[in-house]
Amino acid sequence: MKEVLRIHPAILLLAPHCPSETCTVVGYVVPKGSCVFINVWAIQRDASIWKNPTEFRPERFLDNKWDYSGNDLNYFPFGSGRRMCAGIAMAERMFMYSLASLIHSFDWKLLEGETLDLTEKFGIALKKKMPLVAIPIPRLSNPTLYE
Ligand code: HEM
Repeated sequence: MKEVLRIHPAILLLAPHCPSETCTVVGYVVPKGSCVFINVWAIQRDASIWKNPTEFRPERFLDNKWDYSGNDLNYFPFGSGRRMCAGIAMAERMFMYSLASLIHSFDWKLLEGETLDLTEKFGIALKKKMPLVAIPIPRLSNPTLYE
C-alpha cells in the first residue's frame, strides 16, 4: 500500500491550501491568500530522495523509515499538518482488507494477449488511463464460501 501510494498517489496535488499569513518557504515568499498546490506526485518520485523512483519496489518500505504521519515531507500521500487526511486509519484498513480478500479468494489473469498498462491519467484524483480488465478465477475449495 505504501509503495502504491508513493508511485501513484491518489490525490496527486493534495487539497489546495491557503496561507493565512505571508510566509517564506525555502527562500520563496508565499503571499497570504495564495492558492497553494503541493505536487506530492513529483516529490515522491524525486530521484535525489528515492532510488530508482519509477520502479515499483515495495521492499523499500521494509525498514519502516516512511509512514503516513505527514512528518516527513518526502513521503506524505495523505497530506501533512492540520488539514491532513482524517481517514487514514479507515483507508488503510479498507485498502488492505479489500486487496487481501481479492487475492485470497481469486487468482487473477489478464485477457489473452493483453499486457498491464500502468499509464496514468492526471486529474483531481489520479486514475489509470486504460481501465484494468482482469479475470478472476475462483481458488477457494468450497463454492459456498463465495455466497
Ligand atoms: C487511500 C485513501 C485516501 C487517500 C490517499 C486520502 C488522501 C487525502 C489527502 C491527500 C487529503 C488532503 C490533505 C492535505 O491537503 O494536506 C485528504 C483529506 C481528507 N480526507 Fe482523505 N484520503 C483517503 C481516504 C479517506 C477516507 C477513507 C476518509 C474518511 C473516512 C478520508 C477523509 C478525509 C477528510 C475528512 C479530509 C479533509 C481533512 C481536512 O481538510 O481537515 N480520506 N485525504
